Formats: sequence, structure tokens, C-alpha cells
Amino acid sequence: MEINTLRVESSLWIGNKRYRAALSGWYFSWTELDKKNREKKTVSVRVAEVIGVEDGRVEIQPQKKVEDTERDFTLFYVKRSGRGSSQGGLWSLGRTQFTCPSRDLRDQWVTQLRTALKTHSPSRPHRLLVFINPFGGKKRGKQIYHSLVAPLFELAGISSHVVVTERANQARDHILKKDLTGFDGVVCVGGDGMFSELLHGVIGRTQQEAGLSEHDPSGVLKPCDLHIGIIPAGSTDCVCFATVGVNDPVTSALHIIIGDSQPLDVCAVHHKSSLVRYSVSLVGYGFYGDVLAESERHRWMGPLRYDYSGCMVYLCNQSYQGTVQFLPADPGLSSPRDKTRCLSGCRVCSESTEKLFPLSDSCSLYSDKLSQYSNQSEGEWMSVAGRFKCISLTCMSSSCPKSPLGLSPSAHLADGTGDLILVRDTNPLSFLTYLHRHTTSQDQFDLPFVEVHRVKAIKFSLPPGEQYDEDEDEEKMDHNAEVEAMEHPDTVQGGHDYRSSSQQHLAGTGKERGTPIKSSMRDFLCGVCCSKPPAVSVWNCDGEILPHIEISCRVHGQLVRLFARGIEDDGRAWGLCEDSRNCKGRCTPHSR
Ligand SMILES: Nc1ncnc2c1ncn2[C@@H]1O[C@H](COP(=O)(O)OP(=O)(O)OP(=O)(O)O)[C@@H](O)[C@H]1O
Repeated sequence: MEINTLRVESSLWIGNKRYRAALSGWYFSWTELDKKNREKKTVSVRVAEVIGVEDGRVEIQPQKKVEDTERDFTLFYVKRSGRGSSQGGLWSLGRTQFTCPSRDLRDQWVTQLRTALKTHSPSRPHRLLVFINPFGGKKRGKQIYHSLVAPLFELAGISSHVVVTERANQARDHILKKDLTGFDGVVCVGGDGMFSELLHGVIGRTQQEAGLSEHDPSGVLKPCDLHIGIIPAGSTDCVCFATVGVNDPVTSALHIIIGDSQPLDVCAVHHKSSLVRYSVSLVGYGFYGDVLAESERHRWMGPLRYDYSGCMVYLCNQSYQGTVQFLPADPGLSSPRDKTRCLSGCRVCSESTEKLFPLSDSCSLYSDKLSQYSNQSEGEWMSVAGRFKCISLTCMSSSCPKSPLGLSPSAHLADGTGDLILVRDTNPLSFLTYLHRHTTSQDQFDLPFVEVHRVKAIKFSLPPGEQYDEDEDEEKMDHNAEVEAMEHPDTVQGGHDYRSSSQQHLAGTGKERGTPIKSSMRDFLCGVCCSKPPAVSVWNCDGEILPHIEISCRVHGQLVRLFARGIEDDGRAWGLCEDSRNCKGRCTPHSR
């Protein structure tokens, strides 16, 4: 065996087959040899994707079994198992047992592989703070973590501190208030609601420590160091799907272990001068707000409630008046209709990093950076007024299993912009065409009543003279919450109320609401049976109803980092890119 810093090579056996194994640079590979020493098939594993190397013959599933045979070692690594299927980004744990000619050689291989791992994969987490929502999705959070994820963390030498939540917002409060020294990241086992708790905790904590206010709508926020990991176990896992490409606990655990890092834009939503919420996927008014408000009344239906409510709200055929002002993003960088996809290693996003943080050198820590627009000139605001079926702002494609290309197929995860989609009032059939196109590969923006803009910020206001009395409604809302508590004491009990638990957490405002569904807005379905349709809708902010209608939103480029790498291009779904100016082989054109 030749050992130097560049290359390690020797014969190894897998079962009774002989291989030539080599560790060189970034790869460990083994090539099968026949009796005449001719090379057959080669398997190559990136060192950065090796999960662990163990002495002996080791199994970890269904439970850990170690047979400490002295000439064997076992390699665990990331295996891409979904190629060519609908599960493009699916990863599993690969395991290969090697037999060496001698014990000495076995020890040398194990040492060299472990050293290579440290050298080529320096940003792996060592200690994680894990929050499990025991009630999320099908209530399998604890089981998913302990049976699928914890054994992988143990194998990779990651120590984790686990908190099983007992109330809504416990994870957010823990991150905001407790000592987090020594943790390299926070992980949630749950759905989008749990992710949102971690998002608010991590952003709030970072701003607190930097002495920055979150309430100034045009303020600068500091990007967060602490990475967020998502183990999908909710009824809606859209953020996981949009950043990993698949909702699978093992795939997400493997991304966390190898220390993948995906920056993510975050939209801060303000009402006047106070922060309402942060969003990473959808801030939507009209149809999407109404569907959420309606679905809250049918929680007992489980995930089916969204389909049911979608049909009901569609039948109501509502539209709403308002004025949307927006600050366009630089059209020279990218456009929502350039037919590219933001995939792993996206060039538009990496070029945006230099633009977002021009003063920091690429090696410096994110903690030294402040998010964009701190001192850039803002550009000119534009304005569109009218009657809309829906108004949506999304910071990512918002793809999900039901809509594989998403709300805005060419949106980017980390370019500091969001896509504003305005769907003007139209007849029910045309609106159905718009909705249906989200489930196919047809262009939903290629319709005369739809416009889409890539933006840095937006403001929404009601028409002059039709200002909505939010204060009065808030009073009604509080009153309603009290009435509801009296009528249903079993469902509205302090912190243990699961039904109301997925509601508003207003980071930093100190204001938490009993129920966010405003009394006068609840009746929007009356359009079906009575003649007076409601004048206003509600905002759906990543699956939560906002307590305000007149809001402003600003996109903060790359404000947080996830343990993910974006959707990997499996060369199947999107075809090949040849000359698109923006993608250069990274953002490939989608199949339209
Ligand atoms: N122990 C708990 N009891 C009640 N609520 C909790 C608890 N832990 C977390 N929550 C809240 O539950 C909400 C929903 O959780 P999560 O997103 O994990 O599941 P989900 O099934 O996808 O939710 P939803 O159906 O609302 O999309 C979150 O907003 C979170 O704040």
C-alpha cells in the first residue's frame, strides 16, 4: 500500500471478489478486478459524502450490530437511490464491508479515510439541538427521529440534545432565551410550522445579539450563523421539499450530517412599524388566504382539508380590490420568466452572494455580513391597482409534490429577490385554467390576466375610502377568542391546544393571539349563499393567517442557512441547458 498525502491504494475484497481500492483527492473508489487483473465496474464515493468508517463488520439497521473481525472495515456513505424515478433527490445510507489482507492494512485504511473526512468535510456539525413536535403530521415525530435519524447521527459522531415540545412556540422561545453555546445547528422534526418556529428563533436571536431592531421595515438584518435542519414529519413539509427535492427523513438527516449549507432568502412582513412575521415560501392574499382561513375550520379533516377548502373557495369566486406597490429587482440578473430552475449550486444565487455582500471577502464568516440593500440605492417603486383573484409573493419556487414546478418555477432560493404574482379578476373558468397549470408543465404566467415581477419589496394597501378598521377587528378577534374558549374549553387550553397551536408567533412583538381568523373575514364563504360578499381577504403567510391586511414585505437575501443543498439535477426532469445566459449548466431550463 502506497501512503502519501495524495493517494492511498491497495487490493481489498468485498465478499470473495477482489477490488483495487484508491483514496485520492476528493474520492474513494474501488474497481472490481477479474482473475486476469482486468478492470471491471468502478464505484466512486465522494469523501465529503462518507458518513462514517467503522472497524469490523457493522450494521446499524434494524439495530446496531458489530462483529469485530480484525481484517474488516465498514464504510457508510450517501447513496443516491431515486435516480430515474419520481424520487429524484432521494438519498439512503450506503454500506460496504471491505476485507483487507492484514490487520495493519485495515488500521491504515480506517485512519486514512477518517483523516480524509476531516480534511475534505470540515463544516460538519458536531453538536445539534433537536426539537421534536410529537403532534405534527401523523404524530410520528418521535418514532421517526429515534428509529431513522438518531442512529445515523450516532454513526456520524454527532451528539444531540433532544427537546420534545410540550407546547406551541416552545422551540422558538428556547432558541431566543437559552444558552446555545456549543451547538452547530438546530433541527426540527415536524412540518412547516415547526420550521417557522426555528426560523423566528434563529433570526430573532441573531438580531438581539447584534443589537438590531426587527421592527424597522427598511432596516438591515444580520445573517444567521446557526444552521437549521428539517426532518420532515408534518402534514405540510414544503420548505423541506423545495430545498432538498424530496420529503424523506433519512435524506434530510444525511444532508445534516455532511454539513450541507443552503442559504435562503427570507421575507420580513411588517405592519406599520412592527414586525408581523418572517416568511420563506408564500405570502398570499385573496384565494390562498381564503383557502387557509376556510381550512382552519376543518382541521378535523386532516390534510384533506386543503383540497376541500380549495374547492369551496373556488366556488365562491371572490376577488378583492387593492393597490400593490413593488420595488423591482435588477432585470439584468434574472427574470421570473427566463425558464431556468434554481438547482443545487445555482449560478444566479452564487453570483448574488457577491452582490448581496460586496464588502465581505468570500472566506469571512457570515457573521461579518449584513444583508443587502444596506446602502444601495433602492430603485423606483411601481404601483398596480385593481381587483385581484390573488396576490402572491414567494421567495422560492414553492414546488411541492402536488405542484412539482411550483408557484413560480424560476424563482431562486438565495438571490435576494421574491416573485410577485398578480392574478387579476377573471371568469371562473380562466382562473381554473391558471390553478390547473400549477399541476402540469404548462406556463401559468402565459395568461392575459396574470403578471409576474421579480421584486425586492412590496406594499399592499386597500383602496382609498375603503380602509379596513383593523383595530376594531382586533377587538372583535379577542372577544371571539374569549367566546371560543368558553364554548370549547377542551380545545383552547393554554399551551397544550394543538388546534390553535399552529397559529401566529409574532417574534419580538410580544403579542400572541388566541385566534387569528378575524370575525368579519370568516364569512367570506357567504358569497355562495348570500348577496354581500366580503370586501377584504386575509394574508396567508407560510400557512399562518396574518392579523393585518395593509402590510409591507421586504426580502432579506440569504438571511438564514439550512442543512441542505437545493434540488440536485438528476438530468431527467429538466432536460439539458445549452446556452441560457444565466444558468451555465446550473439552472437548467424547465420542460415547457
Ligand atoms: N407540543 C406541542 N403542542 C401543540 N402545538 C405544538 C407543539 N409543538 C409544536 N407545536 C406547534 O404545532 C404547529 C404545527 O406543527 P408542525 O408544522 O410540526 O405540524 P403540521 O402537522 O405540519 O402542522 P399543520 O397541519 O398546521 O401544517 C407548529 O406551528 C408548532 O408551533
